[in-house]
Amino acid sequence: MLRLEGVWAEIDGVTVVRDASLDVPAGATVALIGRNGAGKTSLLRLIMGALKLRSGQIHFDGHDLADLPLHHRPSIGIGYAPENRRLNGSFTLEENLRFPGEVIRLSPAELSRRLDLVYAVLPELRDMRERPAAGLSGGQGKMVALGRALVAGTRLVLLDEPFQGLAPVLAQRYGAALRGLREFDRDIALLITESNPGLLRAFADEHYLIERGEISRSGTLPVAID
Ligand SMILES: Nc1ncnc2c1ncn2[C@@H]1O[C@H](COP(=O)(O)OP(=O)(O)OP(=O)(O)O)[C@@H](O)[C@H]1O
Repeated sequence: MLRLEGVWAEIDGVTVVRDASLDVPAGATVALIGRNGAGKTSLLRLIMGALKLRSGQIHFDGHDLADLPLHHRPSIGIGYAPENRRLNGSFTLEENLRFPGEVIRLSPAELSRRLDLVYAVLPELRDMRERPAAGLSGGQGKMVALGRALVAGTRLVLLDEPFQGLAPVLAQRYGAALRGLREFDRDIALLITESNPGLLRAFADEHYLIERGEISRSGTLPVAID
């Protein structure tokens, strides 16, 4: 469904992704593990179209992503929760969730169906839906960022170090929500980056390692990368 082939990218003349190839099949949970600075965020930004492809190919469901502007990703079913989630503090929690759906002009019925999925996976968000986003804690904000990615990402959701900075109990809850997603939708694929492989051990189907922008496939998750 998502396939990267021989992808290269640079930032300010420095190569940050080298000859990277990776496959994310429909419905799979794929982990991309690498230490800080390895190139995880750069790879996700390439998929999103926020970082320019120098060479190689990125295909998604028959679309050549190199030709598709950044703002078209949500309309083809790709959702993204960046590492530094940016919620609009003057909107309520639910308005933040609705935002990507409104941008791609979903019908009210479709948007409501997608919000139902988000609230089924993350019921704690329903209870807080009228709260201003500015008052949410960092951990709650991460949950909202996941929910927002699910509103757009009907086919593929990209999560950049989602566990980073979460207290252990919230990290467990976040992991449980990701596993719970499978009860409601088996077709959404997840590509999750992490520096701590232990956090994804319980539920990733496939694992890749990234080091200095180079990706290798790993049969099993390493115990640790440092
Ligand atoms: N805006 C930028 N300008 C210059 N170099 C950058 C920039 N952003 C990232 N880099 C460099 O690109 C490389 C890959 O960074 P990237 O953020 O993709 O790594 P990462 O694995 O996501 O790590 P982290 O978890 O620290 O974000 C690093 O060497 C980093 O220093």
